[in-house]
Amino acid sequence: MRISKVFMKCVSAANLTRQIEYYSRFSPSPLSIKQLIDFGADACEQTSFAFLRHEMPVRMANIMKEINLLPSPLFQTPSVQLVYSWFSRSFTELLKYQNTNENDENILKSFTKTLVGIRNRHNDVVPTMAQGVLQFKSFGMEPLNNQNVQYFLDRFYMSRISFRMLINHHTLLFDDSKRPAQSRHIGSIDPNCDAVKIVKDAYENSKLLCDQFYSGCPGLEISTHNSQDKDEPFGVVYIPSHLHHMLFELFKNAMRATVEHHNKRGSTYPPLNVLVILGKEDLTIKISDRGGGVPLSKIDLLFDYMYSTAPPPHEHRARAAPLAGFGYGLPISRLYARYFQGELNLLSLEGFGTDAFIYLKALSSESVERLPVFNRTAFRNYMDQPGADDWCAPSREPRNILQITGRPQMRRPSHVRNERHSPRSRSVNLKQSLHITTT
Ligand SMILES: Nc1ncnc2c1ncn2[C@@H]1O[C@H](COP(=O)(O)OP(=O)(O)OP(=O)(O)O)[C@@H](O)[C@H]1O
Repeated sequence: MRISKVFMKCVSAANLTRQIEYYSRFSPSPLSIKQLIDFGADACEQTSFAFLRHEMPVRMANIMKEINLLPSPLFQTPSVQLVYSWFSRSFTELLKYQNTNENDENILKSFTKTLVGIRNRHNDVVPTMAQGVLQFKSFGMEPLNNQNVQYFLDRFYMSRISFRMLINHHTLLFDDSKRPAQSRHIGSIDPNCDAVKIVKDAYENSKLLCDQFYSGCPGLEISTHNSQDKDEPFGVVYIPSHLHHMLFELFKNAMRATVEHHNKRGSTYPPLNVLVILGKEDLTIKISDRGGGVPLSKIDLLFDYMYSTAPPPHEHRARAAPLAGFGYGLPISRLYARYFQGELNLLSLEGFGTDAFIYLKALSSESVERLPVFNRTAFRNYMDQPGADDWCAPSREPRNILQITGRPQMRRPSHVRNERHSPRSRSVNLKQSLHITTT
C-alpha cells in the first residue's frame, strides 16, 4: 500500500516535470491595455476561458523553470519550497481545463472559481519569498548570487503581477458576485483613470500611516499641466490599483525621509510637491521631497530587494503595513511601472531631497505587457561565472610612490619586455608609467 503511494507520487512528479517542460516551450503572449479594454467592452467568457487556460500555464511554466535554476541553498529553503508547491498545485489545477468543453456553463463557472482559488493561494508569495531570500542571505551570499537573485526576483514578481492582472480582469468581468453594480471600469481597467485623484488618495492613505507612526506628516502641493488640452482632466487608460500602489510607496518613502530629516515632532514639515504632466507620449508624475536625499553611492542600492534603512519588520508582523520594512517598496513599484512599458526613477540631491518620477504611457495601444520568457539568454544569466572587474579597485590610501619604483607599473608590450634597460631608461619608463597611472 505504502509502496504504491510512493510510486504514484513519483509518477505524478514526473508528469508535472514533463508538463512544465512542454508549456515552458511556448512564449507568453503579451497583451496591450487597448486589447484588454476592447475585449472587456465586448466580453465573451468562452474566448477569455480559451485564452487563459493555455496562457496561464505557459506563464507559470516559464517562471517555474527559472525557480528551478535558483542556487540550491535558496531553492531548498522552506519558504521557496512552499512557494514552489503553490505554483505546482495551481499549475496542475489549470491543466484540468485543457480538453474541456468551453460551451459548458459549469466548466466556465468552475474555471473562474479555480482562478479565485489560485489568487488566494498566492496572496502571500511576496513576504514568503522575501523570507526565503533573507534566510539565504544569512548563509552569506556571494556577489554573483546577489546578482542572480536580483535578476530572478525582478522576473518572478513581474510574472506574478501579470497572473494577477489576468485573473482580476477575468473575475471582474465574469464573476457576478465581484462585478460592481455601476462602474465605468472595464475589468480592472479604468478607461478614464484620473491620475490627480489617485495622487490625492494615495497621499491620504500614506498620511494615515505617517500620522500614526510619527504624529505628524508633511503636507501636499499639487500642480498639473496638460500639454494636450489645458481644459481637459488627466484621463489615461490605466489600472488604478497599480498607480495607487506606486504612489503609495513613493509617498511613504518621501514622508519618512522628510519627518526623520527634520526631526521636529509635531511641527510643520516642508510639503511634498507633486507635478502631474500629460504629454503626447507620457503621463509623468514627479514627487519632490525635502527629506535630505540619498548619497550618489547608495542610489543604485535603492532598487535592490532587501535594501532598506528601516529596521527589519518582525516575521509575524510582516503584513501589518508599517511605514517601511523589507525594502521591497521601490523595486516592486518599478516593476508595476515597467509592466505596461513605463518607468520609475529616483534622482536625489544629498543634503536636500529627492525627486521620484513615474512614467506611464499616455496611449493604451503602447501600454503592452512586459513579460519574462524562459530562453537561452535567461538560462545563461543563472549560469554565468563572475569575470574579473575591468575597472581598478581604488586603493584605500594614496600609494607610496617610493614603494612602486622597484616594480613595473605597466604590462609592457612583448617587444619591450625583453629589452635590457640602463638605470636611466628605466627611470624614464617609470615617469611614463606614473603619468599613466595618475591621469
Ligand atoms: N525619498 C526618499 N528619501 C530618502 N531616502 C529614500 C527615499 N526613498 C527611498 N529611500 C531609501 O531607500 C530605501 C529603500 O526604499 P524601499 O521603498 O524600497 O523600502 P522601505 O521603504 O525601506 O521598505 P518597504 O519594503 O516597506 O517599502 C529606504 O529604506 C530609504 O533608505
